Amino acid sequence: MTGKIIRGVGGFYYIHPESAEKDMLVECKAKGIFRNRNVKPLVGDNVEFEMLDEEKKLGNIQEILPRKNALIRPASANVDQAVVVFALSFPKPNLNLLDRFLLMMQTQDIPVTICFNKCDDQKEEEIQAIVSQYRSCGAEVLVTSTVNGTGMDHLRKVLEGKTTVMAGPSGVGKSSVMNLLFPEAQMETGEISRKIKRGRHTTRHTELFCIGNQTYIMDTPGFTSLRLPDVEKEDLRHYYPEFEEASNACRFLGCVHINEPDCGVKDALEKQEIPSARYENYKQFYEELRQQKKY
Ligand SMILES: Nc1nc2c(ncn2[C@@H]2O[C@H](COP(=O)(O)OP(=O)(O)OP(=O)(O)O)[C@@H](O)[C@H]2O)c(=O)[nH]1
Ligand SMILES: [Zn+2]
Repeated sequence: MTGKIIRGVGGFYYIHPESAEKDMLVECKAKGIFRNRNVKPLVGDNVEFEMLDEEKKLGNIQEILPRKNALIRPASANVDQAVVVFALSFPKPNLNLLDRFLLMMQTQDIPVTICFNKCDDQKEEEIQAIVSQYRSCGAEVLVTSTVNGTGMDHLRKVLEGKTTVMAGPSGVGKSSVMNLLFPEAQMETGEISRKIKRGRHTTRHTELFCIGNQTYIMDTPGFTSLRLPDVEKEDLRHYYPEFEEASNACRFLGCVHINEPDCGVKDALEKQEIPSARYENYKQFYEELRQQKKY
């Protein structure tokens, strides 16, 4: 039989069998031959397993099917995309945190959709002031509200049929979004929220929730800070699609767009062709990476 690992705890893996009901889970150990090959099963892995006890739903993983990808953070396999939710109003959007998240996903080659939620209590100019910063960051940008339903159909389409890492600071509306989009998964999303809350004080395990046909959401604890991914400071600029065109005008080939003279990116910044908040965060990340390498 084939299925997907949705949770792994202490050497046990919980498998959702292909085309089984959403709630059906088989508890498996991994005694298969792949253990000799030094591969550790990950949440999100598609596996071949045998049922050992039909009644108690116990089984054994025999084979890990080829992975599309493997993420380090959150530790998982076969993730299609990430949706990161930030509130436009409260909690006030921390764009530095958002840029850290974008970078973390970009370095792992995971497409991101940014969901700016709670647009119902913001003025259009204020929404645009934030959204326009992200117009060419490489991520899709959605403006949503669970109060008046703005953007919800679009978000549903983004999620359907995919495995999505759902992330964002606490209180931005992640559970509300899930409850609105997948009301039949009400129980599970309530659980997501509870687990996130409990998770603040205990070790957490990555976990997938099946919310529809071939549709999985990975809950992640609401974050308040994010470490920068392990990139060379000179490579950081390559994760900013908004610099790409302007950097053709830089005098130096290796220009990192900070202190160099005749820098196309800084010129573009002055002309407001590059969003200033994105650039300021870039500079800060560059400095942070420089400091890290010193020690
Ligand atoms: N005005 C407004 N409030 C919202 C919206 N979506 C959620 N909220 C409110 O924001 C608060 C937090 O919502 P949750 O859905 O619990 O947020 P969360 O991201 O799941 O939070 P954690 O479970 O702490 O990670 C609740 O009081 C919601 O009613 C929205 O679109 N507009
Ligand atoms: Zn430059």
